[in-house]
Amino acid sequence: MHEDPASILLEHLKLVNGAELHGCKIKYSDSNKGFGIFSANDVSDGVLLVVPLDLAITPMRVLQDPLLGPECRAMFEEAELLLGGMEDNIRYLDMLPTTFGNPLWFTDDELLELKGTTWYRAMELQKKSLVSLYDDKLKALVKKLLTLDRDLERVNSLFWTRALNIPLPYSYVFPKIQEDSASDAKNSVVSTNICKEELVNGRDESGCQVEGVDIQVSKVTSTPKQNETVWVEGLVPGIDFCNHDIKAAATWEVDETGLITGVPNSLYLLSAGQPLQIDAEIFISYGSKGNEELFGSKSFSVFVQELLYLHGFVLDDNPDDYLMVHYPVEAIQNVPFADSIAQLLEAQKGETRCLLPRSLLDHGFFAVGNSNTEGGEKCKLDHVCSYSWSGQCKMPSYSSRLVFPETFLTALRTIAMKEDELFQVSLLLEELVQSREGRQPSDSEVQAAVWETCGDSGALQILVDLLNMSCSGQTNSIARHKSAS
Ligand SMILES: C[S@@+](CC[C@H](N)C(=O)[O-])C[C@H]1O[C@@H](n2cnc3c(N)ncnc32)[C@H](O)[C@@H]1O
Repeated sequence: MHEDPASILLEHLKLVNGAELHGCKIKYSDSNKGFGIFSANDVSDGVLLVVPLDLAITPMRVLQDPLLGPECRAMFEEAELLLGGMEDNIRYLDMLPTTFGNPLWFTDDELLELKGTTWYRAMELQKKSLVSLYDDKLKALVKKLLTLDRDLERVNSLFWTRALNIPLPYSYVFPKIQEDSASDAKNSVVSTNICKEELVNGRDESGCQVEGVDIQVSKVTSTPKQNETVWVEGLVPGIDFCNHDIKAAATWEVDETGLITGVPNSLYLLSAGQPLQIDAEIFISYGSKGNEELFGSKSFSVFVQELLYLHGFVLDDNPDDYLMVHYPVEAIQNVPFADSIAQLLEAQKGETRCLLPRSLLDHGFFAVGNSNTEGGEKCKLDHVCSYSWSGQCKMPSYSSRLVFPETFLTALRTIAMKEDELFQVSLLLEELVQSREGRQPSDSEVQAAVWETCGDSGALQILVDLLNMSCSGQTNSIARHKSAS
């Protein structure tokens, strides 16, 4: 393409846009990471790179573009997100990767390995969503701008692998002079609100969808005030060449006044404190992200962004890795007495999946010592709620140390039930109902009857099978493949 892409980019950033490289350079890192930012010389104030915010490609910037603005504004009014490329930035966009490691770019063989997993479904949804976004909203505009095959996928991947969520000063987003023209955009273009939710259904009750599958521009219900910060997602050329590491040596910040960098309204890369070795790569942190795709849900109360799905790479020994252990709901239809099992599951509010920090499983099924992790605490609390049906059955000593949440074990116990156990549980429950004139058992009473009848052995056996599948499973093999390539 170009003889020396890094120096052409630098020239572009410096000459055309006024970026300042103080103590760093952009250089090819390796075939995995592509380009990266490297330390070039000592800087006393720790400021390594300064990029004027005007250079950032944000929704606001697209709206202000004379060529694209009017058409894009119409789309924003319909609350759709768009990444546009302004004339000035065409050169910069040309320098960016043309292929990615995220699932949109998996080969057919890699995809085949994923078939049947939630990953596969996520990917299908994402592709479908991109196609309908294109057909419904972008076709006309894209024809003007994008000419190459797979450009839309590239634009999508470029944005989501490189965008920063930037805390911009209100005065910068809505400068006085443009107050009027910005006011109508103000309520529709402020932050892109993305969350990922249950994939099994594709959409949860709140209407959220998987990241990259459905990108929503959240309407701001209250207008931001003069002294408030407005979070805007955007590409910041230069800073977006920083690769990720959990031990990041640098962070980035906004300098509104110019007191730190000499450039008002700029974004700068700041050394995190320790001296940087000359020629060492300078990493930032993309946040606490696990390797694999995860689906947060209300019940897990977490929304985790993962590296492979979003950024197309994985880290060895990633301390932020979570593991989703999931008994596929479809498989319940194949267990004997599926209808009764399904009824019992509902009656106990059993969960057929759970999300655990991977490190929690370092010592097998049991937490070590007084685990302070969220998962450990949660499972302890859950177990305290368990009790014996007859008062004669003692909770096994391991119960409080199991790392799995009780709602999940409840589901597995139920799924593992055999015919005689089902019969025994229904006898216990019938007795209970009769003894109190027809009042139906509560969920914890059903749980107790199931636990007392079946114990944990069936549930633990299913767990072993699920974990074996998960560890030797399809997503992992893809992750390993990506890590090795
Ligand atoms: C913000 S860009 C960083 C610049 C990029 N390396 C380039 O050549 O343009 C993010 C992308 O860099 C790559 N990347 C970042 N950190 C990485 C890491 N620790 N290991 C492998 N690839 C990484 C991934 O492809 C990711 O999607």
